[in-house]
Amino acid sequence: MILQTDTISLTLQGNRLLNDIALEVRPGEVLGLIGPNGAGKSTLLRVMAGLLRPDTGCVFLDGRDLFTMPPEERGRHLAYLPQEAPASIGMSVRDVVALGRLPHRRTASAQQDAAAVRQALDAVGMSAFADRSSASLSGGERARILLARALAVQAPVMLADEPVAALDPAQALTVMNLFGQYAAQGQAVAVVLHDLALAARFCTRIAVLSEGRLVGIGTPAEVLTDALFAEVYGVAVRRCGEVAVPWSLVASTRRP
Ligand SMILES: Nc1ncnc2c1ncn2[C@@H]1O[C@H](COP(=O)(O)OP(=O)(O)OP(=O)(O)O)[C@@H](O)[C@H]1O
Repeated sequence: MILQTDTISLTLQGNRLLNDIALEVRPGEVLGLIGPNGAGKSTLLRVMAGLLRPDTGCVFLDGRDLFTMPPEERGRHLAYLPQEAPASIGMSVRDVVALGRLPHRRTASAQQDAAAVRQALDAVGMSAFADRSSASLSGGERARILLARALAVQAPVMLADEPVAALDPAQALTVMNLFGQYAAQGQAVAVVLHDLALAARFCTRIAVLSEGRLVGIGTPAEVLTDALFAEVYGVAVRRCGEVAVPWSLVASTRRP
């Protein structure tokens, strides 16, 4: 399935958070969403997930308006992994992951649900934690369980908001590899990342947001230029091999 935003704009409490953003997430690709803190990445992802309605513009899933689709159907097509989720007090890890099956409650058997939860836990290496209380997890473990919940949806489109922010390098690689495999199976993935080395390594294309606007989109090589680091992030980089390492702040009119 292809997910498209058609020049969407959104103002909340007098703040223009998104400004005429048109992009698409295609089957088989991992689209990275990058940009400084407060650029609008999470807001955009929530609009793409159908959780926030834009003031103008539409979001289309295979040409259908996302906001006229029955919520359960939308939930089967789109898996959304939030940046943060409230602790699920009293729920086991398995039960938290099973929440991902809610959109399927009228369409899937108990066996299909159980198999999807098992596979998702296995994919994130958390099967041994299935009976643990979700409240007892470390930050990184909780992040992997949230990812498992999103994987359990088995949706053709995955929208993930900073899924590796709490993870060590090995876990981060594992998760990004999972998204790569997901895309290789023909699913469409959009992922918000601050780690630009991971974005360069795993994203097919990268979209750059700054102050609510889409200021660049293309392959990692096209987008992750020294000019981008200076103009969008206000940092100068040094190149260590192929990796750009943020090195120093540059004078900018945009940053405080
Ligand atoms: N409900 C709201 N009302 C008003 N402003 C909001 C609301 N939600 C978010 N914002 C503001 O919108 C801007 C974009 O927020 P958003 O969370 O989308 O940024 P982000 O790019 O994901 O940032 P980060 O990298 O820090 O997670 C921020 O300045 C934020 O304070």
